[in-house]
Amino acid sequence: MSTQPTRFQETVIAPSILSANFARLGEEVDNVLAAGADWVHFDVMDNHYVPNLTIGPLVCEALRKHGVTAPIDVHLMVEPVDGLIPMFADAGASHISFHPEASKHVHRSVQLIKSKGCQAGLVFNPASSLDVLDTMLDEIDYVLLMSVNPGFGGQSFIPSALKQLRKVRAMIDASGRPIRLEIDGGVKPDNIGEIAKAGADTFVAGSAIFGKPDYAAVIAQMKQAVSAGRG
Ligand SMILES: O=C(CO)[C@@H](O)[C@H](O)COP(=O)(O)O
Ligand SMILES: [Co+2]
Repeated sequence: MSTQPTRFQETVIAPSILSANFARLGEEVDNVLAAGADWVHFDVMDNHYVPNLTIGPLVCEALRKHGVTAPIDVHLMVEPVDGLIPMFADAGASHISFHPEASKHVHRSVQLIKSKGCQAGLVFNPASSLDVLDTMLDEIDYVLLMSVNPGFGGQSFIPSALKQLRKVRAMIDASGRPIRLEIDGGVKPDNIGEIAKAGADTFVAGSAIFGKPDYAAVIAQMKQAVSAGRG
């Protein structure tokens, strides 16, 4: 067994609700969680940091009021970020991540997330430098690596993300801290094994899950492929 002590054994599948049917969102989230999903991935786009516009804290709050108790993983694709952090924390987010280039003061934004009792993550686009992790890895709870350019669901996985995963995996293992490594974009049953092998333990998938009629079957297939990939 080559398992490192700080690595999470528990695989997390986090369906991105961007690909869900918004006309019946509560039911979609109930169904995907009943089908074996672990977290709800909640993509927030502002038509400024990314060229698309999605959902805000009201929708997060509505899911909590609907009875969703699973972790809600808020992925902020907005600029600036600080104003929305307390709003999402108060709306029931458990995890909040942001793109470092969208914050003037990255350390302050991370502290703000933690001060609101949420897990804090930093997100990196496929072509982004990981340099900020030199100083920030000790401060955060997870790293979210994008394997597509942010803004839309249903894009194809960018293979260079595997190299980024291996780099960040090595940094996390060297840190000795229990930091989750999440991957987002183009994750499918047929590539998730390779992605797990490169070091991810937390997997966002939108179109691969919500695009299929049987959520439980896809999620089971993904978890099986992760176990095989991890070896
Ligand atoms: O953050 C994003 C896109 O910006 C993602 O969370 C996507 O929504 C994932 O969708 P798929 O690539 O799995 O369809
Ligand atoms: Co996302």
